[in-house]
Amino acid sequence: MELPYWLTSTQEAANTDFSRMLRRLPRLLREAWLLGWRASRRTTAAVLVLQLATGVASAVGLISVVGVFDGLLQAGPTPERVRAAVPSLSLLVLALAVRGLLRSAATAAHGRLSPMVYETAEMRLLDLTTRVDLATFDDPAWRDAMQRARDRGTMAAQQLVDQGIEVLTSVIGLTAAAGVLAVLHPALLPMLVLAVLPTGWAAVRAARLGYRSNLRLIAVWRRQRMLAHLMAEREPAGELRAFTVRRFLLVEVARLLRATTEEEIRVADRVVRTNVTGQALSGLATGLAYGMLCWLLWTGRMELAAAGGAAYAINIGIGKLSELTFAVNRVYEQGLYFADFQGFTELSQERAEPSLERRAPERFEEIRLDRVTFSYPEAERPAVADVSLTLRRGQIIALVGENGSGKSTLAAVLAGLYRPQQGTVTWDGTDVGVMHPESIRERVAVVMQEPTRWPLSARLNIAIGRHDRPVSLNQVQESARAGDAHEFVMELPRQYETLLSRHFTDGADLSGGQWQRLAVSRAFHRDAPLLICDEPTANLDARAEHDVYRRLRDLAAGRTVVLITHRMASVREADRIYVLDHGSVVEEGDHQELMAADGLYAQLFTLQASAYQSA
Ligand SMILES: Nc1ncnc2c1ncn2[C@@H]1O[C@H](COP(=O)(O)OP(=O)(O)OP(=O)(O)O)[C@@H](O)[C@H]1O
Repeated sequence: MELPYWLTSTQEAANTDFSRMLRRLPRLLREAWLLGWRASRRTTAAVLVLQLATGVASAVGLISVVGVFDGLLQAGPTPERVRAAVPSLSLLVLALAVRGLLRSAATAAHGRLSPMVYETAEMRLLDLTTRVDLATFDDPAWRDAMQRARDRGTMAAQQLVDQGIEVLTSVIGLTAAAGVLAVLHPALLPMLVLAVLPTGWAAVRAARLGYRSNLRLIAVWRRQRMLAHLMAEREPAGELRAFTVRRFLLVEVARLLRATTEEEIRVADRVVRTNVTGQALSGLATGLAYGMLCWLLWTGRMELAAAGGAAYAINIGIGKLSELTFAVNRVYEQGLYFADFQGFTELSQERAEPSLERRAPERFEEIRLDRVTFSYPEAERPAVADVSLTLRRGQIIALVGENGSGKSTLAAVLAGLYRPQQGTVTWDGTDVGVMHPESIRERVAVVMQEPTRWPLSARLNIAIGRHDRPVSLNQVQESARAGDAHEFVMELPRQYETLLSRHFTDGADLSGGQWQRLAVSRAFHRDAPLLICDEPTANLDARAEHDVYRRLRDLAAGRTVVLITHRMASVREADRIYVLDHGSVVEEGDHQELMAADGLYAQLFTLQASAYQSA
């Protein structure tokens, strides 16, 4: 099935090669165990010791079985043979009992460790995803990596720890079986290996096929989940029906699901074929091992007692080797996914914002942008190009321009959300590049174009603006009044304690304008020296808009306000207006100057004013 380019652009992982993976495994295992260690040292140590002890008890059991055979198949009267077998038999019973106990204890410890590893890995992932700079979120390669790490990587950390233990225990068991065989007849040893190699090969190949297929499908899954989300969520439900796009979306999802199904069927077929080949070859080699044992007996090269022990050791050895190949294969498979997790954590660490000592000043007199250029990843041209502007304390600065002219991007640079690739942003003469980015953002309050609808209570939706400070309900109410939200919040079923999410019982939802008023209240509550409002009134009715601007002007007394709006009437009173076009400032001045200049601003203003007059 043909898929669009953006669904197939995910790069194949460079490292599915088995030998390469084997070389990386020790490091991956170590990293996975480190996660366990970080989660709980005691439990990790307990799991390790108990599993090792279980392996040793199994080995003792195996050796004592050979002793039992040896005793029973000796020449001589039966009672004597039984007597000769008794010590080994007792040891066997003891070993089995101890092994049973150890295994239970190991399972219990393991049961505790596994979720702890998962928890640690998940927390690490979330810590990193919230630590990277905002621009990283616009990089599709990083998002793919994040998706892979989220989908399977965290689980893989847990599984890798589990399978690492399996590898250890089967190695101990195998060493015991191989040791016994080597003592009984060295020629039997290679037979043992031969019997398991094909299954091992098949298992590794199957794992690689699965991983590669996952890699190919990752973008398709992401897209499909996105569409499924659109079809199952409340917010788009109205538009989906209004535009009757149901069928269109269903066809699109069906197309993606078909691509996934076809790929999975294709892989399943190849995996089955691989496994059948592996098992057939292993069966053949096992037959050869037993054939060789018969030949050794037949030609008198081996005693019957030894042959009995050897047959048992071969049986156990093949079992252990199969366990080992299975465990190594699982380690390999999970290693591939865990490598995604590791890769993602490394990538995110590289993209993490610098942790600088110097903090932004509490207040500023002047913020200056000097020839600032910012481009989004993979964009052909900059969203903000060579922009210089100055904001002074107490000023209201307006950014105007047509859609896509770069206003929001410029605001994000001012808010410290994006770092420009060229040019400088200075606060009272100090380059913000040398200050801790979070300390800049602490001094900024932003009303986003699409404010986040936090699934929290109305009170927290406002208080989250300064969640680090304890606040009284009175203070929250004051901010709500400033943002014109108090009245409607008081009409909610539980007033300030009403949960604002329809996804939970008794949760309430708000209108677009009410959400926007909450966002404005949140920004007021933040009480920062720089307030950036990206179309704060787009959803507000005329009275609310008038009130918000009046308050903004009051607020600007000791602060600086950057205002982005398409409502030209609201811009008139700004101290300075910058007009953007294709990312560049094409005009600047106050309203009178810009009207006199008769450029883009005058055009936009006259257009809107005449629309109102003729209405
Ligand atoms: N996250 C992003 N990743 C890539 N390109 C982006 C991103 N956001 C915006 N752009 C591009 O950057 C340019 C400027 O966008 P921006 O949102 O800053 O414009 P704007 O003036 O705020 O527009 P509007 O008036 O529609 O809000 C546009 O060409 C847009 O396509």
